[in-house]
Amino acid sequence: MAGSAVPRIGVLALQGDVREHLAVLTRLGAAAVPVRRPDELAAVDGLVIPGGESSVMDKLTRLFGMREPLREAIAAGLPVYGTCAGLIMLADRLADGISGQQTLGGLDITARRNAFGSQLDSFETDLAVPDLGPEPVHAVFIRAPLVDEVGMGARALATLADGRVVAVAQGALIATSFHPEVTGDTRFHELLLTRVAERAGRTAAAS
Ligand SMILES: NC(=O)CC[C@H](N)C(=O)O
Repeated sequence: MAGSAVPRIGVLALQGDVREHLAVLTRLGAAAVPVRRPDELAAVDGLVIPGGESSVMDKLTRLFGMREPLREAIAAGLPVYGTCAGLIMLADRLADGISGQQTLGGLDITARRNAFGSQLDSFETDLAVPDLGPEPVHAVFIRAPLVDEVGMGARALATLADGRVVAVAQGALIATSFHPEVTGDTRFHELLLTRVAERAGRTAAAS
């Protein structure tokens, strides 16, 4: 955050619902900017990877020379929040990616794309998310992935009534199968800003 009180938060803007995230982050008082290039990534204190189509996002991150900078930023502890396709991009393992599809990794989870099938493409439900307080989160799922397996490094933040995991966290990384940016509930984005503030505090203390 380089001495400034206003965190600069990027939204990976290669593909997907970028504008909605920029709007939520701006509402929360962050300087919200689209990120397409390595120099833009280097200038942010936190990042959102939006929903969209993960196989296309994967191809574009490689085409735009963003794959390695993103992997390095994640490894260096950049706070990142991934929604839907963004969750898939942050997963260390993919259960059923299309041929050649890669992820950035960072979360010790196995993600399964389009896990609800064509019968149940999109649905909404209220979810308990204890980390965000007693009020449930109204979760909108759109051709959503599931977290098939949560490894030792990651932690489930929310599950469906049947126990399937739909939100996870690990260090400075947060990911949800669903789309809080379309409901007006800003608590997951606030959690990202908390991770950013925590990291800024640690950096200041170390210098
Ligand atoms: N809303 C979304 O981000 C859908 C994700 C998409 N089904 C994928 O596999 O990447």
